[in-house]
Amino acid sequence: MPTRVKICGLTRVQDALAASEAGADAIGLVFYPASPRHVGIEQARAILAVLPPFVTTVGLFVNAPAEAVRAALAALPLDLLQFHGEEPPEYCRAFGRPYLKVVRMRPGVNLVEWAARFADSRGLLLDAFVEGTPGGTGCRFDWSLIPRDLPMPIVLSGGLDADNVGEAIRRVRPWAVDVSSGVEVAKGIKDAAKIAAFMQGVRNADVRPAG
Ligand SMILES: O=C(O)c1ccccc1N[C@@H]1O[C@H](COP(=O)(O)O)[C@@H](O)[C@H]1O
Repeated sequence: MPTRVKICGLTRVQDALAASEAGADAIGLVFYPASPRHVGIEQARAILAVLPPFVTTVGLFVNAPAEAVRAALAALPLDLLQFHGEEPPEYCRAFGRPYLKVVRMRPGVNLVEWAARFADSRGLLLDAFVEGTPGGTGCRFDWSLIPRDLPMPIVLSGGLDADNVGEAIRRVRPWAVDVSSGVEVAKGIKDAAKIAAFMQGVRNADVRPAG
């Protein structure tokens, strides 16, 4: 199976075009007001409007009031929700949409328990735990914390870039990889060449998997 790719934290129409032209499977929009990559509804609408068919659109929220999630869903064609905070399962499933639950990885995290607790999620997105910052940090975590036999798709995230994504795929064998900082020239400003290099790194790993 080819490794799916999500490019997250887009704030500009041209970056959505660069991601889709490079072959990204999904793009993510950050609806977390404290993020430098935060987008409002109108900005999000403009970005989503240029996407071709079959690119999954993901809305990222961090401990958001339910009303804010509902407002985004009512206004925008979002395919999938990404909950990047401490949202409990009942909250995540209350919107009646497919969702990914984020686990911020550090020693002691039990992913088997997370998978059981969020059994109706479409997968677990694994990001690095950084005190005081919920995500988009550009930090990696120790991939050996991920067990091999989890019962749901894993989206690997946290400090990925064109140079390390091949090793990440060969070691973890995730369903998908997710990148934000690693394809940027500044926070929220993506770079078409970095996106293309990241996609190439994924494709190279897919054709030369570890033995
Ligand atoms: O991008 C942000 O600013 C952000 C804010 C709050 C929660 C998550 C955020 N980003 C997501 O974090 C992961 C890892 O990002 P990175 O590649 O390490 O920069 C990814 O899903 C981002 O979209």
